[in-house]
Amino acid sequence: MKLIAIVVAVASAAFLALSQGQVNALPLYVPVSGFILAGLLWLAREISIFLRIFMGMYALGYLLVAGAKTLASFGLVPEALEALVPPAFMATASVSFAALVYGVSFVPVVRTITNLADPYFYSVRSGAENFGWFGRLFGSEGRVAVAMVAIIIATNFVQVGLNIKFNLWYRDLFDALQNKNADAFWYQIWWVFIPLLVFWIIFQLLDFTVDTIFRIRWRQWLTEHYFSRWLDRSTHYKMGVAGQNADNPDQRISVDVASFIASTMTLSTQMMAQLATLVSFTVLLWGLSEGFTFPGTAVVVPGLLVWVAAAYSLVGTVLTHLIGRPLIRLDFLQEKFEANFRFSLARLREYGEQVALLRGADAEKANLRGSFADVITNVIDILKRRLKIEGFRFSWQQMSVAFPYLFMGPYFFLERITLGQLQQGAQAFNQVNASLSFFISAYTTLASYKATVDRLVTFEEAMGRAETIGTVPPHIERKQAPDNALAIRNLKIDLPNGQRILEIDRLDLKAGEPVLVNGPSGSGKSTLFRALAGIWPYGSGEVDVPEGRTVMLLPQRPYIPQGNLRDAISYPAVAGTYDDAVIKAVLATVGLPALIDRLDDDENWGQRLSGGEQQRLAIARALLAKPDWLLLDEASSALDEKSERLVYKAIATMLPDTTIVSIGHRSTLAAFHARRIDLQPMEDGVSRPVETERVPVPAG
Ligand SMILES: Nc1ncnc2c1ncn2[C@@H]1O[C@H](COP(=O)(O)OP(=O)(O)OP(=O)(O)O)[C@@H](O)[C@H]1O
Repeated sequence: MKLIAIVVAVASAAFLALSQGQVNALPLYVPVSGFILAGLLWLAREISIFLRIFMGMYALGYLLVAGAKTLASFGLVPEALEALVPPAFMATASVSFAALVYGVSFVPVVRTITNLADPYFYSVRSGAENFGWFGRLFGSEGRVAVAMVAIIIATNFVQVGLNIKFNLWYRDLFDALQNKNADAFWYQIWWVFIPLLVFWIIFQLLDFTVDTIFRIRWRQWLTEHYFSRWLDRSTHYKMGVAGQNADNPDQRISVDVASFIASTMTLSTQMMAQLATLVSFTVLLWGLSEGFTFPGTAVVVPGLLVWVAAAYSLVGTVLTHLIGRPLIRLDFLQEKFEANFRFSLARLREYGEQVALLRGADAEKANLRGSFADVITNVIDILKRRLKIEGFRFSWQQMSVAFPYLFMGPYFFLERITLGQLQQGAQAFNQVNASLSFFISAYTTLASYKATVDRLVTFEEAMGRAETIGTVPPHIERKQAPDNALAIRNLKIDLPNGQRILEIDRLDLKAGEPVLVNGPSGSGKSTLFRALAGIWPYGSGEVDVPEGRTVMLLPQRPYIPQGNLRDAISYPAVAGTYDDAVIKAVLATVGLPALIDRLDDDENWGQRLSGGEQQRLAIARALLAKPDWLLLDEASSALDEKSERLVYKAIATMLPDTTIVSIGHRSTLAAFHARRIDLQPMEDGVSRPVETERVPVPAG
């Protein structure tokens, strides 16, 4: 940005020095506004990168227009191209647009949006990875993104320029008609309209292609950014435990990201194009209004047509705003209700068997009916509101077609304007009105955009809060210790509401000494394991874990991901980590020989396997992963005693270097552990380890 600011300042000085004294000298306001632009660009060093791209493109626009005008003042622009040089005021208009962008960068809601949008433009991933030679040209993907937005903005500018040329074409075409000049008419068709049309198509296609590629890649990046952040450091788990106010993260990551990107691009580029259209056509319309008197009087009003268009749009905008305001809240609610309904259905699929066994269909139907009723009631509210807005919008827009003719018609009959000017005026009036009423037509988009932005912001905030849980003292500190031991010092475990449930002053678990943790239900055994595994964020004290050693925890209800059986067994290792022969041997060891030939089968294994089979599968994972420490939280509770014994024996034989720590209620488990720790709730409601006993490890 600094460089662009310096270039603009130097160029403006050059324009000033060079063009003065020429016959067609550049108006003084052009270099002066150039200096202002340089100042703005300098100030804008710290604003959002997304907005800086827009400012940069306005700076480029300024340099092109002012540069071309300076060349023209020396007579250096070939005659054929002279018609393409925009008027000098466009250079200054670019400066005012840049000022506007700089100004809006301070508006809170714009800041919120750019905070969501900016990270992609800083992506350091290699551009070549996704964009081939184009990416290699710019280095990082972030820079490719900047270039693509710049191209999109440039194509939009060209389209506005072409629009102006079309407007002039209207005037000349209709004047040729009024004068019954066939040569001029055909010239306008073949040599003006057709070339304009070709350019128009080329730029439309370019805009469409770059815009589409950009949106797809941005969505890929942002989606990945969100689900990585959500999953990293157990943030998704902490958000659930802490009850963070961010319902349906799945919807935020899938639907909201997509619509945020679509609307950000549509609204920002449209706004920019509308602004450029507005300024250019306002100037045109102002020029056309010369000599127009206020209807019914002899009073000349400068720029009368501009004022009429402005008044027309203003009334429309205010009324639309009043009618459409409730849509923002309704759109927000709609997203939420849809997501709740989808989630209920997905959950039902997951727990189909339990619901069928409990004959819960009626209860589920009532539940689904309830959440779907929310969806429908809100849809109806939205439709009612939309009907009002659309009804108004359609009538207002349709009226705007005839309105300029109604207004300008009398001037034509008084022969103050030609037919071409009437046509040009009507077209310019509609362009000005369309730009001014951009807010009117974009109202529904803006409303749902605001809802989307809110949902992403609350999601980011919830993730931010969850990321800090358990990181500020007092918290459970997890230290890496050189000894191969798990040590607990002054550990206090709390619930999210601050209630203390467990206290352990000192506990040392040594390698090679299997430990059984007992205690009544609810005494905090699982929560202790969560703290040992480093995912429980509430409490204080210290947990020392052996440096460079692996700790694996098997919960009572194993998680079985979607996909084939091989992937389910290898989890959390990536598919292909283990040889099929090894997997098959392990399956036989844990008592699942029937699954040996089904490694490629893609089924819903979480529902297909019995509770005991799922636990065996989880133990098979541990046998494959060979952790240094294995924490078994009632991980074999669904097995019969004999199978449980076999499984424990298999662990002891196949993982001789692994230390196991188990939670279990069965007395038979004691035989596989050298030490027992009882967590007992005390009178103050806090559990403490009251009794530890050592027993000789049984052979075999
Ligand atoms: N995320 C949570 N939010 C609030 N309370 C929780 C949460 N997780 C656990 N608790 C509470 O903490 C207490 C201890 O739970 P924990 O699961 O550790 O007990 P446990 O000793 O393993 O029980 P069981 O033997 O029945 O499995 C319980 O009262 C439980 O309701």
